[in-house]
Amino acid sequence: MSQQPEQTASAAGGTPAVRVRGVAKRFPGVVANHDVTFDIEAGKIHAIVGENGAGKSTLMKILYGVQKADEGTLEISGEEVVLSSPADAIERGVGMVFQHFQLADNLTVLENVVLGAEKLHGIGQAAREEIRRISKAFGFGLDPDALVGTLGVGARQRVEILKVLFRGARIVILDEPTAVLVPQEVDRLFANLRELQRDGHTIVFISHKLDEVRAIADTITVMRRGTTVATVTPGEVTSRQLAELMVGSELPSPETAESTVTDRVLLRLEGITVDGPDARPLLSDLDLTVHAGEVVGIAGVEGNGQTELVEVIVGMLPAAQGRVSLDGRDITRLSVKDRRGAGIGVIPEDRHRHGVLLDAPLWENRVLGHQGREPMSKWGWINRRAARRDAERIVEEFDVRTPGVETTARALSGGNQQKFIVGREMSGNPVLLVAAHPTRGVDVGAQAAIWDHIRHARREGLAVLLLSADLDELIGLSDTIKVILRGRFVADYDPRTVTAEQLGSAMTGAEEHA
Ligand SMILES: Nc1ncnc2c1ncn2[C@@H]1O[C@H](COP(=O)(O)OP(=O)(O)OP(=O)(O)O)[C@@H](O)[C@H]1O
Repeated sequence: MSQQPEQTASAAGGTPAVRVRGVAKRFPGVVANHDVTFDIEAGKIHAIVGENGAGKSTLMKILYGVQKADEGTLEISGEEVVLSSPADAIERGVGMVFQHFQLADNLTVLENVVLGAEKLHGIGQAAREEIRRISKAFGFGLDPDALVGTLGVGARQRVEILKVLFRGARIVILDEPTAVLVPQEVDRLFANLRELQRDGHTIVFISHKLDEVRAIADTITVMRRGTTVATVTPGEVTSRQLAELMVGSELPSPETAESTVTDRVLLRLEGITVDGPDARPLLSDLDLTVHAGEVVGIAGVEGNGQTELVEVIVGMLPAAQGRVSLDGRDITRLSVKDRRGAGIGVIPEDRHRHGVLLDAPLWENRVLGHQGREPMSKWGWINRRAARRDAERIVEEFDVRTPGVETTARALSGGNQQKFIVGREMSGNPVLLVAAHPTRGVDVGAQAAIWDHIRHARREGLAVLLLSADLDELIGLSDTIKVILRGRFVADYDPRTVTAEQLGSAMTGAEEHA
């Protein structure tokens, strides 16, 4: 195990694809990167791991010209560069695929890929041929004329990768590429990445899934508190040792949970149907019960009705038919606010849209969605002191890494924002917690903490509806798992016996019934 990253490159010889020396980046009150020194060998798959807020995204943004380093140097293929924009990075052969896809559904693969790069190939036959060539060379299986809106998550991601290859990227950076994929798609992505590698591309990717990292990466760089602390090969470390390098101490062992399911039904959906823009309903005749002390997990490929399911429960989307009851009370016609008041807590899927006000300080975010509830407010007035105090409690209890509660949400890393929302939604004694991807983008330490909080909630007699793309998380936390496909529940599984592969098959419709 090398604590001095320089050794990796010299041992391998050759000019590294990327050489980072002494890079530092500061934001007001925060050192996001300091003394970052490591090499990315050409033609290798190189993973970057680290806790939330360790500085991974900042470093990748520096490599892609989105952020500029305050100190240090960057070399690409042996040449020192200063990247002032993504266009600069692309010119140097560096491409980046973000976690949130930036594709237009109503355009074709060809149009999406060419958009903004028309100068390179035009938008005609030559571009179509080039896309076919790239798609074939790396096993992407993409039809240039397919409408992006008709593609699944895995295929969309391949369009994003194709986009950067089309622009000539030889170094491809991926930000948590597997977070949204089912296991079968992860396998396919890895096969694609290996093809890219065979062709001489260098792949750099951030991930929180340490088993996957060990399966695919040639080299792993660990970041901790803004700096690179080790560069290792998968053979040298177990996932646990890797996690311990990330946090700098030993991790507690996960506990196994006894069943706490009671007879009391806290959430009941009866015949819920939500109409879609075309003839096909978004949700179709859904029945669901969640008891006090029970975690019901929902597995599904993104876009099969999960978002609508959450929205119908929290009151953001009206059902065309059917009934929603909370603890025996019909809440179908209640507003979002009244449903919150009745005891629904929500960890939203899209935290930027529904979870946080990015430019507001954390203490104001503490009040968000909880206005009108004590102790934060009394007789319509926001009690700032109480909000600050409670925000501080959440920061402490949920280990949110921030200089303080006056800091804006924007200045927190993604995982730390998520921890703050989880803390907020667990406050105020909800009877039902709807958790959509509660640990998406959070590191292993924070993940373990959030899992503990969900288990604790369950022990306390809450009903928990858990939606997650992380099948191990669903299996580890749920009392029962339902698979949603095209707006219907198509199978129920016992998490004690089901495998991630079985769930994956049911989710893609390969196996419609359990
Ligand atoms: N634009 C910004 N303004 C202020 N602070 C920032 C900004 N971007 C990042 N930071 C801070 O820099 C530190 C590193 O954040 P970064 O997003 O790089 O971490 P990360 O390792 O990618 O985390 P995660 O796994 O949670 O995405 C964090 O403390 C974060 O709060």
